[in-house]
Amino acid sequence: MTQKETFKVLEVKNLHFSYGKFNVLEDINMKVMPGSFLGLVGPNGSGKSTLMKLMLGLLNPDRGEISLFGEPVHSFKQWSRIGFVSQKANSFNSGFPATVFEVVAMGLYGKVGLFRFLKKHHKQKVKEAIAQVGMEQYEFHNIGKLSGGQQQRIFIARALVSEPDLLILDEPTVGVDAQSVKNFYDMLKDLNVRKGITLILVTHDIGAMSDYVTDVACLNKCLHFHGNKETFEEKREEMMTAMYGHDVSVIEHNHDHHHHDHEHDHDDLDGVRS
Ligand SMILES: Nc1ncnc2c1ncn2[C@@H]1O[C@H](COP(=O)(O)OP(=O)(O)OP(=O)(O)O)[C@@H](O)[C@H]1O
Repeated sequence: MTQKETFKVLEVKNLHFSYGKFNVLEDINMKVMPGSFLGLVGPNGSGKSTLMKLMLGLLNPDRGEISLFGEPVHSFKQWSRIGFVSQKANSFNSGFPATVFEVVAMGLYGKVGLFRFLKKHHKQKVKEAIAQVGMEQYEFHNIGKLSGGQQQRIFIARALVSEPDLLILDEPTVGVDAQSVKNFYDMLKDLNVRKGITLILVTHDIGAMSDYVTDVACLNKCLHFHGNKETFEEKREEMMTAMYGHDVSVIEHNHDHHHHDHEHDHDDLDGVRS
């Protein structure tokens, strides 16, 4: 590990991005330090997913630089250090024929190939990852029979099995009920504090996440705010007005997700970059 790597997990400098002529991100500057828990918030269409794709090297910036663990993203190769859970993760339908254990083991494919050839210590890693998200008793349950919140935990476990240093979560609580959301955030906080995993949580649900994060970035094409949670709390009203307009109650966004609930596509099996 180099000096640089211990310094910043992610750095974004003067980043600009557009889809054709449509400007989506303007002059974004961001730093994510090891052990931090960043909430990246912004309204629908503010560019959150686009920024995430840029961070993961899935899109190329028009201008600017992105580095992961001190390495420019275009030459970065240690993808097992990064776990990614997308918003479509909780979309297995009830007939999907895989157990919790099998789904989590998929997180090791990049390392070991087919899970039926998993060695004992790999099986142990799968079990540990399942335990980390508090789902031990569901190991041999069918994934499709679990609730949205439980499925989402399993996807986190799948991302954790390769022991990432950075975990990026895109709207992980879409379609999850309020109590489960709280439990879910408690679990994330625990991973952050006890395991030292750096977290980036992308959400438009600013209300629930702000109790848990250490840092906040508010995005709406440009970054309206990027700093620690305490400073964010002081400027909260101002930020909300700048990003969402005067009449919008932030709480309302919590319950605005139902249109996502019925997606049943399974393409997210490829969602973790290996
Ligand atoms: N492939 C694409 N081609 C053209 N425009 C796109 C494409 N993907 C997204 N956009 C547009 O770019 C803008 C930013 O989209 P993006 O998905 O990054 O926002 P977001 O903050 O993640 O939104 P949401 O919270 O709704 O997921 C939106 O106006 C969107 O319509």
